Amino acid sequence: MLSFLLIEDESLFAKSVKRRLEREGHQAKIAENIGSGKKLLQSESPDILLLDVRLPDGNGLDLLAEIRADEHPLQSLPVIVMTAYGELEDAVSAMKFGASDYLKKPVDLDELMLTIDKVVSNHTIRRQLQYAEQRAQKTHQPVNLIGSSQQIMTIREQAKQLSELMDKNKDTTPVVLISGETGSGKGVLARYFHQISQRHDRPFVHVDCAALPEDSVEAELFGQENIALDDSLKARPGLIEVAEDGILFLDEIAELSLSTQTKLLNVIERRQLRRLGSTKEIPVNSQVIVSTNRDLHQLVSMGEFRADLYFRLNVVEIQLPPLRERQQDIAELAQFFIEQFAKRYSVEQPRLAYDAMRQMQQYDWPGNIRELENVLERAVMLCQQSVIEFSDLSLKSFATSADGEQTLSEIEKMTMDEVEKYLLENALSRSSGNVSRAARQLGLTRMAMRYRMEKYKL
Ligand SMILES: Nc1ncnc2c1ncn2[C@@H]1O[C@H](COP(=O)(O)OP(=O)(O)OP(=O)(O)O)[C@@H](O)[C@H]1O
Repeated sequence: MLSFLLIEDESLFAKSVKRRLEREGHQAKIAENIGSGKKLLQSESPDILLLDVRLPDGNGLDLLAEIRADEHPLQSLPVIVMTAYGELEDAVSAMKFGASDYLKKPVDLDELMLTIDKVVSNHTIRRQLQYAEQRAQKTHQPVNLIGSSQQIMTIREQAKQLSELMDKNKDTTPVVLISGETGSGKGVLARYFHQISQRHDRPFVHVDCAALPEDSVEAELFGQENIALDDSLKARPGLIEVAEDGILFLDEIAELSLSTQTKLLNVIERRQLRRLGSTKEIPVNSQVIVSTNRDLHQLVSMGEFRADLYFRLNVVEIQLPPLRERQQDIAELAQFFIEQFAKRYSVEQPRLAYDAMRQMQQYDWPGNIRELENVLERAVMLCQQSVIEFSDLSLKSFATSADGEQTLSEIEKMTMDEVEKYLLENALSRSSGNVSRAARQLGLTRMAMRYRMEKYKL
């Protein structure tokens, strides 16, 4: 759910936008002029501003310019400007002043929803990037790669060896491929590399390839030059460039289209990139780490992943084993999460009952460490008398869970719709609400996933 502020004086139109947004599950407030809009901006802190240009007490573009000014607290607020029909100049000015997008009036509400989707995903990427940059600067926040199973000790050793090699041969080191099931800790391992490498004071840029907006993947990755004559599309660096000589972590690499894979291979091989619309070569000095939870070899045979890129990535592969194959780590991880959540929610640190621990060891953890983390967060909040019992854990997998037979028989009594809803909820909970990730787990496209989520009002 997002909160919107609509600054618009045509009250019928404003109300119809508000109704549509609310029907989509969002909240919306209306201001009829700039003065009251400014007050609501302050008191409501909306996620997105929908801004008309011609308003009774002034021009919406002046407000936009004010918001985008340096040090304005709402400087990065996504703003969609609605310009009057035929006023091309307004549209151009809106983009110049830093609007996230613009729509011409009369506004088609379906188009408005599509524009909002686009703006939200672009904004999320920028925020991810800012977050990655901030995180990169906070060198004092260590990554905890918990686990003392033989598998994790070997992986730590391999990471150390590789990292030393990378530090010595900055221009020639191959890409590191981290493979493993969803939630098994690929992102954590990538950050661990950053932490132990000499590049630790350079950026760590985490790019979730599945979350890149489909229509601007390449601009996001490779950047773009000023390609519009009217200056409406500003030049900007891509995420690869932002990683400079730090670490570029391309998460879920298999989600890139074949044509983007071709361009990426080119960048990796030549260690040079060209922004879209530019002929200038920019050197790429970052260490590239990629991850996948798919079988790349199989994807190559199905024609969904480029063989040449696969061979490039296949040189140094680290496979993270699923949690069920390193049961020795469960107790240590559980302790770590319980401590962390007890601190976060300011509750007395609970202990794990023997039976709960035993069932956790037997459980198959399809969502791996992320699922363990989610299960324990809930248990820490809801357990009684500082003891986490088995019943506090709500372990959901039915295929091989301890009471699998009973759960299966429950499923047999469900309708198709109920089973579908159950699977969607389960996948969303395992992926902590990340729709792209949940879609991948279920073998659905994001579009198909969204359609089903709407169908079941999830
Ligand atoms: N060894 C570990 N020690 C502590 N926490 C871990 C460890 N591995 C994973 N986690 C935690 O588990 C969660 C999932 O980890 P992460 O995002 O790295 O998994 P992933 O394999 O990259 O998942 P996905 O494929 O879905 O992107 C994170 O919250 C992370 O902090």
